Amino acid sequence: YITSCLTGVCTLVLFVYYYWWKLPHPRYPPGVRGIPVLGALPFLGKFAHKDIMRWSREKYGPIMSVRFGQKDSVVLNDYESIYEAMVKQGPAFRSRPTMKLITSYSNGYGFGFAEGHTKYMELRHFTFKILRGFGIGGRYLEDRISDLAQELVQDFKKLDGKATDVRMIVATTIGNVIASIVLGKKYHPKDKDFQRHLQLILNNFGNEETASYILCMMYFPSLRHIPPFKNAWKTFMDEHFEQLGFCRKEIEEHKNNLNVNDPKDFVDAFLVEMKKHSPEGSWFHEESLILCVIDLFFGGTETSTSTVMWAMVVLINFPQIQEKLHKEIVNATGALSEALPNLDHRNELPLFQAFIQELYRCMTLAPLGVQHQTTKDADIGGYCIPKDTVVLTNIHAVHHDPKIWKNPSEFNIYRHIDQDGKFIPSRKMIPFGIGCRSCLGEKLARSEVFLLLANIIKGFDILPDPESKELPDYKDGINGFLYVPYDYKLVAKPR
Ligand code: HEM
Repeated sequence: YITSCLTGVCTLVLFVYYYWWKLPHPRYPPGVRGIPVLGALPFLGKFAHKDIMRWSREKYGPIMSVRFGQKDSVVLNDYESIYEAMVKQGPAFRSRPTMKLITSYSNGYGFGFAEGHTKYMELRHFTFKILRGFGIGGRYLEDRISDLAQELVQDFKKLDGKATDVRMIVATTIGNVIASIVLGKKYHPKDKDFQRHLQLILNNFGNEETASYILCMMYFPSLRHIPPFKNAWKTFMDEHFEQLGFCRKEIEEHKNNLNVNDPKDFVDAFLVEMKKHSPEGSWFHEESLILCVIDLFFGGTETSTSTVMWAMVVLINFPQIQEKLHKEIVNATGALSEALPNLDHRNELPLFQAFIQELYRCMTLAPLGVQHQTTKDADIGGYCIPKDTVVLTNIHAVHHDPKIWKNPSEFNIYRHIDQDGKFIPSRKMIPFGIGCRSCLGEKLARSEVFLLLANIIKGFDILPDPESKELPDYKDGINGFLYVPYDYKLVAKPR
């Protein structure tokens, strides 16, 4: 009896050792393994990126491992290691892990969570080219954004100085920028289907409770069978299938009206491209297209909306900065309200450019980026990261690295201004990621944020809600998949 007990205990110990303590490779990066089943999760607070940054600085170095649940992951915590992995060794780091939560509605298609195989890279390359052809970062697109910025200014005027939560107003403008590029149309702000579509996009990650359930189920998909996760899972799926329906309807209309010699938007261009490929040999087929459309809306709406919402939180908290930015924009573009700021004014707006760069730095929107996965064994910094390892980029840590930024937690636009008053762009600012899977919408987002904010700051004094006892918090926000500000109201007083 004793012998069989001992054998049982030994087997159990060996089993635990094998699954728990054995490193994936003898040269695997050191780090936090936490406790069985949950891994390091119980040791992570609301801001996981800050905890990991602290561990990496105090003990493990920039390339460290963290076990999330039962999954071994590597987190890169400085610019050098991220550059080495994502740019220099890009092909080895270009895949994404498969997540049941996502594949249950996407079948693996779309941009953000697709594996990094050749068919996907071909689609990514095509999208970059098409989006540029339709003017991303160029004049044509700038005109569309400027028109929408003017509408936003009119919407702000209609508020008549009343304290309002403007998130949906900003999201409608930004959603319409995506709609004009992807679907070649602009929706009426009161269009019920469009409002519902936007609301669903903003719902997923903007609500703290939903965000925490979704994050848990990313690591523990089995939780979906247990309440309250079961309900959150069902809502998440129902809402995504509803989105699929919205996009399918738009694509049907495009199919009926397609002129192959004159593609007018992303969907048209994709439909034309589909004719050149077999559905089996490529990702150019209808199911893939629907998911691409959804991902462009998802990737492009909440991100830019939240950046503009963060900017206004900062303007309210720092009225002196707001005044300086207003003066600089008026000096560069002329006092008349009809004289619109445009992208060519950039060089004359060093403080405004510094403000935006500081915003991207302090309020890093995707603090841990989007998960990557290795496609083969890779070597960085003397460590081995085996094939199929999940790799995260701690963008927050790069943006708060004291070796690059003095007093990194302080919001200070002057750190980006040189002695001659000129703006200093920094390649160590990586809010959109870098390399093989960097943001497809970077140029679009940069143009949007610049033009919308320049128009707002030129036309309005952004003030706090007089009824609220506290100013909206610029040092704390909702941290789900994205880091976004808490809901707040503001007064937009016309200048
Ligand atoms: C301020 C706004 C934005 C920020 C901060 C942002 C940030 C990011 C980041 C950090 C990534 C992951 C990079 C990586 O994995 O290495 C990403 C990916 C992506 N973004 Fe953005 N983004 C923004 C706006 C946009 C816009 C406007 C669009 C759409 C037009 C967009 C579409 C995408 C797509 C499709 C991907 C996935 C690319 C891939 O996996 O190949 N994003 N973004």
